[in-house]
Amino acid sequence: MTSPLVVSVPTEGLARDLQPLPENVEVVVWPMTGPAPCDRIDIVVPPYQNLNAALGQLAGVEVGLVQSQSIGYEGIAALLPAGVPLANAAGVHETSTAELAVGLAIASLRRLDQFARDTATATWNPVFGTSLADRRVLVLGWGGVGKAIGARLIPFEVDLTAVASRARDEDGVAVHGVDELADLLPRTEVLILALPGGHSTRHIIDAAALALLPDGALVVNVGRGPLIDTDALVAETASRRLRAALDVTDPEPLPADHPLWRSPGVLIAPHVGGASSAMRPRLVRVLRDQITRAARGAAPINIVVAG
Ligand SMILES: O=CC(=O)O
Repeated sequence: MTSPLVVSVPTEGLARDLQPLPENVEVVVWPMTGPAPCDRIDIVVPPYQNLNAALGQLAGVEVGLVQSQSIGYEGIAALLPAGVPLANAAGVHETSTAELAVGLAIASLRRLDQFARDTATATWNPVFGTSLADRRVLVLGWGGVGKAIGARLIPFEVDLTAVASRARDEDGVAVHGVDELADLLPRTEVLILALPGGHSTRHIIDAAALALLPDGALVVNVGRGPLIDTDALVAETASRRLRAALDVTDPEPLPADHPLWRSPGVLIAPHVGGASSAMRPRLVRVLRDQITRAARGAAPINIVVAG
């Protein structure tokens, strides 16, 4: 009998949820807070949080594939041992992140954040809100998360514009190229950012881009904090010209004394787009697929660093 395919997962719960597995697959629990339980692991699933620190534990272990639980992977290639490929969690977080993006937009437009504060003080304070219906919404980033946001926005009767790195026709959607952004921002009432992080997207929304948005526009960010020049966003929200609803900030965690916390019209979630009950079943589906492929010698999916 050939040696088993060894898969490490960070928690007992995940190991349980993966059952039943194909024959000759062995799952070991390794939270990656200490040394590996064996010398060779075919698929390593690191913990969802503190991935960067966990990757340090891979030194000296023979690893076939690291299967991250996140979609984003900026900066991770440099932390992987040479030759080890990385798969991201495409297919796991899009649903949950898109749901939060739409939720943040509605919460801000309909002043749900204000109502939460009023609830805490038993204050009856009607506000005539702005509907999501009829807004001109621009989704910047037309990958898995951006497309999931777009699909959820359609039933809200918005005027939707999709923008990605290059113009294209995708599934009947006319996607604009990012080079058209400056022309599109002046008509955008809700800007939703769903781009990956990294050098090429850093400060894609800088002071000049924010200045192109019309008065009262809302900026929603579920991508990465550094997509926006934070100082510029603080200036635009402090003056009450723009509003913002953010699941990601720069820096993270946002320090308690950061002016963004106190800017009017700013709603902040602590980077929880993917952190919901939707994650586990989708993660299990992707892991089972990855394991089944490895067990029959097929190429892995979702490879983002070739190794
Ligand atoms: O931020 C979350 C992710 O990258 O999955």
